[in-house]
Amino acid sequence: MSSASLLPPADAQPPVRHPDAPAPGEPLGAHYEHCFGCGPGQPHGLHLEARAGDGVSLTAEFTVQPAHQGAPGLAHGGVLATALDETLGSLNWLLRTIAVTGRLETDFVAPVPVGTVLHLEAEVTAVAGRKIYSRATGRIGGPEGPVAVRAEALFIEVKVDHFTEHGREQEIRAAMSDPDQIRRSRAFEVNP
Ligand SMILES: CCCCCCCCCC(=O)SCCNC(=O)CCNC(=O)[C@H](O)C(C)(C)COP(=O)(O)OP(=O)(O)OC[C@H]1O[C@@H](n2cnc3c(N)ncnc32)[C@H](O)[C@@H]1OP(=O)(O)O
Repeated sequence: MSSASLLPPADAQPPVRHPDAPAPGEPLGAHYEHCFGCGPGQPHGLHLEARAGDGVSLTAEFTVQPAHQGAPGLAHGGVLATALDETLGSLNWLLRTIAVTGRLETDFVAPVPVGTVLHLEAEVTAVAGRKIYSRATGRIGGPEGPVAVRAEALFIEVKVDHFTEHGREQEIRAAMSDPDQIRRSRAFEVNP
């Protein structure tokens, strides 16, 4: 059961897919080279690969590597929460809203062995002012397999200053000087 702060208020609106959002089926790619969730430049990262779905939804896959263990041979719960957080965070690109995780509630339903592909799906359920409500599931044994993890989240819209004020200067400068305009924008999930 989710906590009260994850229940959209009565005046919440359905999410609106941005007209420039990637078409259903299109890969989202990494939003930042060094992101632990999706960046190709993180040797022990999750290398999560997401694809746009219909509406404000997406699917993603992540293969549990030996570096992601908690108990012997099993994925660490925090790593699974990261996979959910990354998948849910990627939804904001479909809204073209810059937002960060405020709250993430996770149910660990079944253990996830090393070598397993976690099939994730996520959707935004409602938006109320700066608050974005979303949920995700992760299945094993195939996209229709049993649910292993589940999450509900509240993302809060922020200004790009959130990153420039709080982030470390050297990484911010490097991300902002990326010659790829889309990647430069997506490092902070900013509308290009
Ligand atoms: C962007 C590129 C990334 C793309 C993909 C990445 C995927 C991964 C995503 C992440 O992991 S993001 C990193 C983890 N998250 C953070 O580091 C966020 C740290 N927290 C903050 O910076 C601030 O707490 C936050 C911006 C979330 C909120 O601070 P604010 O000062 O902007 O908002 P405020 O505290 O006024 O709250 C605004 C509303 O949200 C509500 N709220 C804020 N935090 C909440 C919370 N934790 N739980 C429930 N409600 C919350 C708050 O009650 C309030 O509700 P009302 O408008 O109804 O009064």
